[in-house]
Amino acid sequence: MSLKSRLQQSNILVAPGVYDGLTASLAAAAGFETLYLSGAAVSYTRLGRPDIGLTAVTEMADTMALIADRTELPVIIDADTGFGNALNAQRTMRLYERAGASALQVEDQTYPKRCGHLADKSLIPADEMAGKVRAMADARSSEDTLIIARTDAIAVEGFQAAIDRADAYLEAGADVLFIEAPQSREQLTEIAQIFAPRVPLLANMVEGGATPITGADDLEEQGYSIVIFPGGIVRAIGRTAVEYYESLRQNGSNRPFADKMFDFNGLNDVIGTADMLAKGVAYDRNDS
Ligand SMILES: C[C@](O)(C(=O)O)[C@H](CC(=O)O)C(=O)O
Repeated sequence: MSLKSRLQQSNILVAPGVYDGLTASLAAAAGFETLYLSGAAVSYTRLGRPDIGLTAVTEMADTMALIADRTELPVIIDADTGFGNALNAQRTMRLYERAGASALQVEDQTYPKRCGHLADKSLIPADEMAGKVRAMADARSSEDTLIIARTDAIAVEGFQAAIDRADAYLEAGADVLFIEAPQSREQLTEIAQIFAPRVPLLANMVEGGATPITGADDLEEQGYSIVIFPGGIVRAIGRTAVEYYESLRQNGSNRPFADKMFDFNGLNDVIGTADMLAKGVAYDRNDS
């Protein structure tokens, strides 16, 4: 089912963060319907760097293509600022669409951007961002490719400015609104009261970020249509990696960590090695 059709349903869509073929396939196997290709997660993992606009559009598009090769699930992809002005955003739309994205999330920060939960963000004028949304809509090859307009205004210009900006982006043709980093439950609720009757709304749950962690059921009741958990997988894997390397360095052996990790067969099971090898053999014999 396309993401656009899925958003017609009233139950909330929970989209976990992924950043490569492995995380995409594991999230798909866990039963999620849609994935969120997080710019933060790509920066954390491929670059080993913070989410401050260092990642290139081509690195994101390559990652999108790898994920589309590994799973058929719809993917919402982080387009950051569109990687420049309206013309850059159009190119981003074309590259991401060709790589297999179902929805692009674009935000109104200046370039280079920073994670919505970091301090000292700055914004482009609302009109310029509205133009960027229109430019992306003009560049898409399919109306099924959704534009998720994000405003980072709460921390910069205040709550009311964020509402006004979101209104302008909706007017410009956004399919989904994402008001980044509400600072309280009251703000989360007010956003839903204002926008949920008119447009699908996305909520972002960042462990330790500016927004109180709220579960999917609760957000659904408030009227949200999508909730993303973008960088959580890197925080989970990152912590395990720290413990694994520490244990290996201290012990000079992988045995002490063995019960906290897959062994050779365990990992092959989750990535489907046996099935894939069997398919290859069948093709070799030409009896598939
Ligand atoms: C949604 C987000 O843009 C992302 O890159 O995934 C980040 C999330 C994060 O940094 O954990 C954000 O700016 O909220």
